Amino acid sequence: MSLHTLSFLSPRSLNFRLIASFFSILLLIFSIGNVITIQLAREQLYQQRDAQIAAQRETFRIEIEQAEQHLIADLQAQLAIITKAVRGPLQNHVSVVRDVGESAEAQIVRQFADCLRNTETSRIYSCLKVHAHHFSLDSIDLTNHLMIKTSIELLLSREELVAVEVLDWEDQLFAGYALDRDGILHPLRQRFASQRQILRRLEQPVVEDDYLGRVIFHYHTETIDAQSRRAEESIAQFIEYSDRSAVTATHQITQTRLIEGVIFFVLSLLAISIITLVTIIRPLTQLTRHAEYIAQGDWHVIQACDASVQRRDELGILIRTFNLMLETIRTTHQELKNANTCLEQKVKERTRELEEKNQQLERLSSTDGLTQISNRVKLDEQFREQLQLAQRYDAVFSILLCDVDFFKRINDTYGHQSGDLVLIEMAQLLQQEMRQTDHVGRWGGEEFLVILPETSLTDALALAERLRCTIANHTFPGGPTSVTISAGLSSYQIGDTQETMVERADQALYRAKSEGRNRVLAYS
Ligand SMILES: Nc1nc2c(ncn2[C@@H]2O[C@H](COP(=O)(O)OP(=O)(O)OP(=O)(O)O)[C@@H](O)[C@H]2O)c(=O)[nH]1
Repeated sequence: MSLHTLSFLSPRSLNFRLIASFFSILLLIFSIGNVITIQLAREQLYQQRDAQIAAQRETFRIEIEQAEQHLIADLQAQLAIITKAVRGPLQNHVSVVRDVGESAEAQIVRQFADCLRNTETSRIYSCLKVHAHHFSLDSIDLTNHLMIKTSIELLLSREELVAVEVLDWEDQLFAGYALDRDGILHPLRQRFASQRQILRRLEQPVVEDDYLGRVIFHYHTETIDAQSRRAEESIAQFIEYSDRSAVTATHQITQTRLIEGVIFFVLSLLAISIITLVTIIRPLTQLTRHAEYIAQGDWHVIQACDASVQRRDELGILIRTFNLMLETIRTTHQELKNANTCLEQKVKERTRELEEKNQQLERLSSTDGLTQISNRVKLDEQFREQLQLAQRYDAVFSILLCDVDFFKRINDTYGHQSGDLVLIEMAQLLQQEMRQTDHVGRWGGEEFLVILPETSLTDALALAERLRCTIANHTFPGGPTSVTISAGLSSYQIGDTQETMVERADQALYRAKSEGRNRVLAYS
């Protein structure tokens, strides 16, 4: 994993902050969306519940209304039967009272009415039979009275019905029955006036050419009320159940929304990460890497960043500016490179010239101007080196100090220029005769010094002798035909310095001069 990838994870990185911002916005959107969705779902649930409750209430109301209507219709039908049944007896009763008055017959009727109030039908029947001859009450009337009781008994089987009153034309109780709390039928002795409950009344006039009386039903609606209460309880239970269901449904919706939200959130995060990676992080990473290359001076290995010319955002501007900067750097660098190359060439040229001058200077400083061999300065240096080698390795070396004989005479005879030519020719001869490893130089005036490394005094003597002969036999052009030299030799001895060695060679040279010149002598 590269440092760039790791820096992406750093909380201080721009990428991290961008993703964190997206994350927060997503979380906020998700939370608000979740709350709104759950609230909407909850409201929808409660609306559905209210609609169901209203529908249920309407259903119950219709059912109760229908039950009440059915009860009333039923009671009215029964009332019609009773009314029809009591028509005959009431007619008779009216006739008796009107015709007979409150006489013995009236008492008989009253007695009959009393009998009628009794539940024992046989007694009624026997009472009627006993008093039948007193008034025109035949078996049909008897049947009618029996019908009244039987009908009432039958009708009272209806649980809502509490009492039945048959009133005569004077609103006096003609016959009546009531049910006690145990459902047992009792004849009424007087007009029905129960306080135990609020009762409803249903009455029907009895008419046969004339008003004979009326039949009154006293009934209650407890069954219907109970049905209504049950309906209310049922609705209350439904509300409780629906409330619980709504809570459960809300929880389920919350869970579902939470799971959906998490999935949505993860997918969004993934999408945002990919988009951010492609559109922001990759270009930024490339920019960063390129900037690092530029900082390290390796900008020439990189190309321009992605061709994001189409991007209109800040990053696009940054990339284009970066590419422009890169191009400017390249151009500037190329110009610098060209200038540098030019400069390098100039420096090289100047250096070469300088080196040549230095070499020339060195050559001049170490070369004798006339003879073009080493001068005294160079000879001193070579002498020092040779002395160090001899001291270090205990090596042997010798020096040869030679001087042109009667050189003043040559100058005087042939001129100074001819003398110079003799010196030049002499230097060439010395170089020719000596080995490559020997160091030949002009010591001063017409004196030459030759350093002979790895050469003993004996070998140096032989070498000097051969040189002397060569010079003596050499023909110098434009001047004296014969020139000789005298030479003095010395070899290194332990503790020697340049001065001591030259001193000894000089003494030998002096001796050679003294002994007649054109000779070579070693210091002894
Ligand atoms: N042409 C010329 N003459 C030089 C040069 N250097 C020294 N001389 C002359 O060389 C002469 C040396 O003379 P002396 O020192 O007397 O030695 P000599 O004449 O060679 O006598 P001996 O050495 O004793 O044989 C002097 O006249 C110097 O002027 C030089 O570079 N060129």
